[in-house]
Amino acid sequence: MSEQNITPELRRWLQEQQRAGVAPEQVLKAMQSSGWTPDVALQALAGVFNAEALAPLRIAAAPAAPVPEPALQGAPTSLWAHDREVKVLLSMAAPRLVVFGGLLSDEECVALRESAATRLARSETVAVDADGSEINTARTSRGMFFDRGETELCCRIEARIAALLNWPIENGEGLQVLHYQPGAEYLPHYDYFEPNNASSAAILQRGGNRVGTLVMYLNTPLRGGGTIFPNIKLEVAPVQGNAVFFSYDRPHPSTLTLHGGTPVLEGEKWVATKWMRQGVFE
Ligand SMILES: O=C(O)CCC(=O)C(=O)O
Ligand SMILES: [Fe+2]
Repeated sequence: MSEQNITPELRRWLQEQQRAGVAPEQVLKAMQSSGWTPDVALQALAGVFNAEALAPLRIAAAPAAPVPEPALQGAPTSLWAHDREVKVLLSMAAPRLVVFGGLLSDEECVALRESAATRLARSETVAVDADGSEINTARTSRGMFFDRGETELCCRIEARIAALLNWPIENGEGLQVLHYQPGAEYLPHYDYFEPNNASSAAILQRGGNRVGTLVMYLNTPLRGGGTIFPNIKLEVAPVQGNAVFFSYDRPHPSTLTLHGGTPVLEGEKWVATKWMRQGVFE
C-alpha cells in the first residue's frame, strides 16, 4: 500500500467492527495483515475506539527500547565480565533470556546472604493505585535493597554485571536480596512498571522503565524454588552462583517475560535481583 488514507469507507468499516464487538487488537491485526502500518492503523482506530482500550496496543506497537545484551555473537560458551569468566548455559530469543553459570563465587554468595540477613523485611511490591507500595500476598519472601555502590562487594558485582550485559552501572537499581522460607513463592508477574497506572508516573521519573532483570541464585535450595516463565513453560533451576537474565524492550506481555519463583519445597532460597533501567537511576 503506497498511501495510507483514513477514508470514510475505512471509518465505516471500523464503526461496524466496533458495533459488532470486535476487540480493537483484532481489528488492528486485520488492518496490519492487509498492509496498514501500526501508527496509521492506530490513528484510524482512535477515531472509533476509546483511548483506554487502545493504550496497551500503542505500547505493543511502539518502537523497541534499547536493552541490556551480552555479547553472544559467535556463540561463545563463556564471557569475560570485568573480573571473572562467566559461563553461558542457555540463550533464547523469545523471550530474550540467557542463563549464566558461575556469575558469582561461593564466597560472594555467602557474603551477600550474610550482609542482607540483618536487614530483611517482608517483601513489598508496587501497589497498583496508590503512590506508595504495599505488602503483597503474591510474594511471600522477605527482602531488602542495597544502595548502588553501598559496599565493596556490591561495587564489584555491579561492575561485573555492567560488563556482562553491556549496560551502564548508573542505569541499575541497587541489588535486591530476597529470602524464601519453605512454602514461600513469588507468583508470576512482570518486572516492568505499567505506564498506564497512576502509581507509575513517579517511579518512571527516576530512570525510566525497567528493561532488564538479572536474578542471581545465592544458594541452592534442597527442592523447589526454580524461576518459571509460564508463557514458554521454562523453569530455570536455582543453582548457587548461577543467574537468569531476561530483557523486555517495551512494557508489554508480548515480551513473554512473565515469570515467578515456584514454592520452595525443602530448604530455603536466596536470590539477588538486579534491575536495569532505560536511563540513569539516581
Ligand atoms: O525468585 C525468583 O526466582 C524470581 C525473583 C523475581 O522475579 C524478582 O525478584 O523480580
Ligand atoms: Fe520478577
